[in-house]
Amino acid sequence: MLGKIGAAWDNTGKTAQNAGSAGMLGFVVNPVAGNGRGLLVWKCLEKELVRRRISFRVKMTKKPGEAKNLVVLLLKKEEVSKIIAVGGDGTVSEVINGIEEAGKACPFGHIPAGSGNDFARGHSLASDPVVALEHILQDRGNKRIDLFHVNSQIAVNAVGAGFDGEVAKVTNEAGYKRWLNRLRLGMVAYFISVIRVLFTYRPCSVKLKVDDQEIKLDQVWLIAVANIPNYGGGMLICPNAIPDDGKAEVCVVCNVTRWSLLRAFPLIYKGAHVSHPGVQFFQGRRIVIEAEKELIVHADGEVIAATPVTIEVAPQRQVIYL
Ligand SMILES: Nc1ncnc2c1ncn2[C@@H]1O[C@H](COP(=O)(O)OP(=O)(O)OP(=O)(O)O)[C@@H](O)[C@H]1O
Repeated sequence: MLGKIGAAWDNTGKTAQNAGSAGMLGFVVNPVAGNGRGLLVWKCLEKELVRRRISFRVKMTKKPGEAKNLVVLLLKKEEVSKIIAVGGDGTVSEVINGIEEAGKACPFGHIPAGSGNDFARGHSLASDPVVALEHILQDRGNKRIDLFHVNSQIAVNAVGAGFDGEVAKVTNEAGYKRWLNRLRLGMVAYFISVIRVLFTYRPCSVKLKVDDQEIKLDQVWLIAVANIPNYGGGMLICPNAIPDDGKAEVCVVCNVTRWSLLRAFPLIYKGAHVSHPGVQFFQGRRIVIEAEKELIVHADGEVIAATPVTIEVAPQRQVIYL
């Protein structure tokens, strides 16, 4: 029976007694996020929830891509009133895709436990798990954020095509990602991939449509479409991106030599690339990217497609706790 006294369990079948007066919280935990930090953070949260007799349901992911289906289960089969993702940006993205898939509006909370945590940085969420939980419980601040529809899925933070998609692919396939993450050096893994791709990537011509504007671009390295400034675990690719303005911020890097791109790369960590002559920005609600060759496209760091691709802003689509 749910309500005041409820039994909480994870998908390994364990149960724990809890009680609480607020609505039922539904947690989706990625135990391997942040190289095991996900599980440690959850243990700490679980203790706090039990101590305060708060009703909850929890589902642990056992494999990549599972979070989405677990959210659908929580929303369709349980009486959860808030969905909370414990993990990194991959988990945030999968969980919000799950809320969309379930077709039931539900406010979203996030307790950061990943390696990059761009979503948490972009929305200035508390990094301490218990403080972040407290903010969600108190419901004292929330906002509606835009989401991006890209093909049949949702992107929460950003979509990237070209150099960027290639870097996402190389990083996700790389053996060094795992052991560098273990040393809490996820950014180094990303940087190694950037250097590797930098020496092999061939820029090409792109036709970019931003709402009614059609822009022809030559020698394009990358196109990043962002909802928040934070990107790739520490970069500020679109420093002026605002997550609730109904618009996507587009950053294009083109007409630069390999050498000049390499020299300019560190600027992106402070958002100082904005005045570089090879960088342009656009803003719009519907972005279409067509290229002379197929460019790899990532959504929130996961490779999802190749060009041509259309990104449409769903304005203020999701309520998030701050
Ligand atoms: N039990 C599991 N075993 C292996 N992979 C998993 C498991 N559960 C989830 N995953 C996958 O782990 C990947 C990484 O998760 P997540 O993004 O949350 O953490 P992170 O990569 O450490 O953090 P960030 O994205 O913020 O850098 C996701 O693609 C997710 O699908």
